Amino acid sequence: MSSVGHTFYHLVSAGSHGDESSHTNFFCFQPAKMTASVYILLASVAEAYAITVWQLSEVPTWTIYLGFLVLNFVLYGFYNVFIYPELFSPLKNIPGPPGGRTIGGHAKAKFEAPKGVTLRNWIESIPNDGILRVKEIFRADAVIATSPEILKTVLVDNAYDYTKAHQIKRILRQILGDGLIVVEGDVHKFQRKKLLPSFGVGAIKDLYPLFWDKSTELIQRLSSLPDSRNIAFCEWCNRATLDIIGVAALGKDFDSLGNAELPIVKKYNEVLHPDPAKQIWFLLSFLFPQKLVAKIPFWPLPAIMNRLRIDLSAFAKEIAIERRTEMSSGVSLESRAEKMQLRRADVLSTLVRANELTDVELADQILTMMAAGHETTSSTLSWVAVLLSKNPDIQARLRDEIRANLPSPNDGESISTGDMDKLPLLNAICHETLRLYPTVPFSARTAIKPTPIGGVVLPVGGQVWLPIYAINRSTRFWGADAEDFRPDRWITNDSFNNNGGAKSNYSQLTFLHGPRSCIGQGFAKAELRCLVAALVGRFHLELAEADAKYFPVGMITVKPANDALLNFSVVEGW
Ligand code: HEM
Repeated sequence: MSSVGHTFYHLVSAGSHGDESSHTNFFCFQPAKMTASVYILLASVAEAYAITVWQLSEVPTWTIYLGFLVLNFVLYGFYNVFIYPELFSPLKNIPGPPGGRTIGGHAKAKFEAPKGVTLRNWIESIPNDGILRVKEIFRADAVIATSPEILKTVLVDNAYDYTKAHQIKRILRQILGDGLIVVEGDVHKFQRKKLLPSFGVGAIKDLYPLFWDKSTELIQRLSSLPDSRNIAFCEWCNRATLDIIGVAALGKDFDSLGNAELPIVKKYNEVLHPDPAKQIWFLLSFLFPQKLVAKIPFWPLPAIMNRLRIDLSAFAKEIAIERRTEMSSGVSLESRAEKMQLRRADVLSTLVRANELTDVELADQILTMMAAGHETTSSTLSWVAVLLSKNPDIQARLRDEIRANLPSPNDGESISTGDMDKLPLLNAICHETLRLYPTVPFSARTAIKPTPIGGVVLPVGGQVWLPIYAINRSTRFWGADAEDFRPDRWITNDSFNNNGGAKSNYSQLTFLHGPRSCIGQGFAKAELRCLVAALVGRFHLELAEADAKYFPVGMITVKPANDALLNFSVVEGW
């Protein structure tokens, strides 16, 4: 498809793949709900006309019309919120948690911190056959997927019968642009196909020298700090992972490890740092259109967030245009590639070379890769450090394993995927952390057509909640010690077992599954094991504050509160 054709397609399908809903969330004005609104308008005109023709009232016609309009909207809202869910919803016989009788339904459970505790209690305590009925805001239709079979139908078998929840996309778009995470349907299939080769096993293998270089730089910079106590580790994790994604995805070394004052680092910090004001902004943006939130008087945050969005988009567009110009400047790509090994393989260059995306579309992919590709792994790295600080015995065992098998970063030798595969405890610790602290603890899908699920048909607009954190910690899949940090569950006969002892893949939802699963999961795991190996090989880590201060915070992605304040001390001998 040509760029123009693709863009046109994108526009058209953005409408047709929109998040239509019929019964759901009456008060949220989306295109398909216009149908109901048009009926209401027509009915109001007809009723007003009848009254006027039959001369039943002397009030002016427009007043009668307005009166009927308001009345019909109120009746329709009342029907949707109070009558339909109890009497007509196809989900009415599915078991579900008590409550949900107010206009907020059960939606509060999605916003609690840490996300998933209530969902986990429901999943474990209410007998069900793979789905639980919950009520969304305005008591709209929703279910929680609770069994591997149902998760498979939603994430794999019928993946394209759903879109992501439109409220979440509205917020994600602010940070990620219209990249792979946000697009739907055929546009998604097209973009994913273009991006997949850059995330294959071979491509990741080639990135190990980069991962190790940046891991080495991280520990060197931490070693040279004048005071190695009370380090805000989250910030260091962000800088290391931003540098890695910069080179791997954009062929650009931001060198944020060397320069904390870099504008791009500051902008991402501002956008992604979880604080109470931002959580309120998130909640309001979830419930109301962005334009409305932007108009809240005496509150500068929406304007600041908008400014950051514009700046990040401009930055991404500049990179896209610069790369396209550079690659079409007449210099042979092959000779250029020979000179710049990594740039040849970076995601952006691959996309530019394919020549199927416009500059705006390229900029959207850049925004997506940069944000999705650094914040997520960064958060997991900080959780690994916190968990190992709380478990010094496991930390010491890991240090022994690393030192026995990997060259010291001082030696300047690089490492390979084969070196890392030999370290069962390292892999086990990374997987156990990803299980216990999934960076994205919750996601949801909206049905775009009537879709069978667990013996019922979910109507258009019905939501499926994907309780990532809750499933990852469910005793049903992980046994009585599901909530414990026990890396050894991932080791059998001294080898990494790849499943943590769980019977199904769907017991671990950290990257989700199917065609909309995380495209960067191989990348993230490889990067993580390099960073953890260098860090724990070199330092002894301990919490700088009381244990209770390290809890998950954040709205869409979560990280340790308190910026994961840690103390580092060099352990000599490696
Ligand atoms: C520990 C690290 C990571 C975690 C926990 C994570 C988690 C996830 C999850 C849960 C999704 C699905 C979201 C949904 O459907 O609601 C996702 C999608 C995605 N992730 Fe990741 N991610 C990580 C790292 C990365 C990295 C390193 C990259 C890029 C280099 C990346 C790029 C993406 C993209 C592009 C998608 C959208 C895929 C699609 O819809 O086809 N992620 N990620």
